[in-house]
Amino acid sequence: MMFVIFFAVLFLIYYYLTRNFKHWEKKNVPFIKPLPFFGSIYDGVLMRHSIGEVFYDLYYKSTKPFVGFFILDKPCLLIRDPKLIKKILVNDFQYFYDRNAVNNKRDDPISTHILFILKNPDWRELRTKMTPVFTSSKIKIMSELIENASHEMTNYLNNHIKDYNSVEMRDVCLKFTVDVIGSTIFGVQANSFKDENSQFSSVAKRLIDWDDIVTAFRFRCYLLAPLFVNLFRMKLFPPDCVNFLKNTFLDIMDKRSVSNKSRNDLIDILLQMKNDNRNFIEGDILVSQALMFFVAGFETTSSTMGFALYEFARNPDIQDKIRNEIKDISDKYGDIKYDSLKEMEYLDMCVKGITNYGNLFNFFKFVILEVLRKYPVVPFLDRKCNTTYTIPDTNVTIDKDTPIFIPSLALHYDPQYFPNADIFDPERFSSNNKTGIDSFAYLPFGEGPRNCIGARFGLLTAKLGLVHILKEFVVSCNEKSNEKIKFNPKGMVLSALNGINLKLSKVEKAT
Ligand code: HEM
Repeated sequence: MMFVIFFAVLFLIYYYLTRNFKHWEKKNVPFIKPLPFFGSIYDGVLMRHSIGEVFYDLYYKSTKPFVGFFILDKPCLLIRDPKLIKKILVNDFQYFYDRNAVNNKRDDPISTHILFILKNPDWRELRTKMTPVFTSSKIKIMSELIENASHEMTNYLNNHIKDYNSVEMRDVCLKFTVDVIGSTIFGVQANSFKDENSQFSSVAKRLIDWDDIVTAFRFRCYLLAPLFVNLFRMKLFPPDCVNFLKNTFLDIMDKRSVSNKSRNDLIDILLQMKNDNRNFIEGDILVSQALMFFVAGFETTSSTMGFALYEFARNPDIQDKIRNEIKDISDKYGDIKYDSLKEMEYLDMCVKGITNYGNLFNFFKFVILEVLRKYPVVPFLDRKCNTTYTIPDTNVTIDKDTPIFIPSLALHYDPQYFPNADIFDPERFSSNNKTGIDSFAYLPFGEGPRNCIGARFGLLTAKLGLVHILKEFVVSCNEKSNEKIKFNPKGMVLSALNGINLKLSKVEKAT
């Protein structure tokens, strides 16, 4: 009898987990065959591949404009065709305004209000309120604080490195971006370089520690398996880290409002908005945004810097060319600051090739674009189909609530859009060549109304940080440098497994 019950239960579980597996077949949509329980993302569930690489693999299993697949038992759609991607992200955005991540109001109110997770109509209202935080004039004001953090970093590299043959640069970049975010968002000196046990640094590391199986599991569940989030009443971030950031932020906000001292950071901007009574947000929603800027800002930017340094080490000619460009700009205009970076981009856009100086600087811009092509730190985009949608020029309908994924990493390596994609070649983005690039096959910051709100701030931070490193140091490979970067299989974003270890030498010694 027990035997029969056991098999009956097993059959019911099997039936439940496979009940949707005919979904795409019924709709006549090509699909990747699923396995019970795992769906089509076997390597992702077992954490053998990062999620970005899982979508990369799925992309190359098809040649069609879109392909069905399954996350556990849930039917999802992977979009391969840039024209359709444009429709989803931009033209038909009204059908796809939300992401898939769980909105867990009951157990996790702070992460629910994070712009990244928030659902419409709350998302649209908050996005409108937060957009003024990142205007050019506000970023320019904050650039002074980024400059200060850059000096802390070079001071650390000059005076506190014991062995220049082996420096873990991802960690250095992480300290730098934590200092930047601490200073520009929270209005505090995070002191990551001065104090090895700085509380900000350790909180940052714990918030997104991809080596930690619990963190990896939590993030996967929030994005891929809402059932577990509700079942286990999960929170996205460790509560003690959230409390630390919340208390710090509110405390500084209170002190600042009575002292009237300004620091040109986010708190000043928010207080100004409050005084003007314009578009103001309060309470937990406010704290959520500070938390979001912290989380979204430090990891993405520091990883981009780390990947850039790795490519500079592997491509010494490119590194020399950038250093010459930096020297030319410094000789002509003094220290490189926001204005020189901004001015050059502006010159490039308005008057192509007006001076050698502009051309030279533009090279660095192409380099960063190429770094983001090879290493889109956020390696996929996701949206949810909010209302039944018919795919243009087909009779395929996507049901409401179907998760949609856009595999940026895979698109960035597709030879039809980027020939010789494994080669680091900034010239792809030069004025002569960039017209050939399909902008919906290149998505490091996403696209459309829900694109990255901090893109310019992140880019400025990464560029200033890299300029300061390259001005003083030559980076090169050492025996620990891998031929190719391996990504942490537990990561939700692209993160170099075991960091980025490089050799550093002082510029004057090398020339
Ligand atoms: C190099 C650095 C960065 C990269 C590569 C990056 C990339 C991305 C990508 C791909 C998205 C998804 C866009 C989409 O779905 O269309 C995103 C969203 C977002 N990013 Fe960034 N990001 C970076 C830096 C930052 C910084 C510095 C901040 C804030 C200080 C930030 C805040 C956000 C927020 C709030 C969203 C969600 C926007 C929304 O849903 O309305 N990011 N980012």
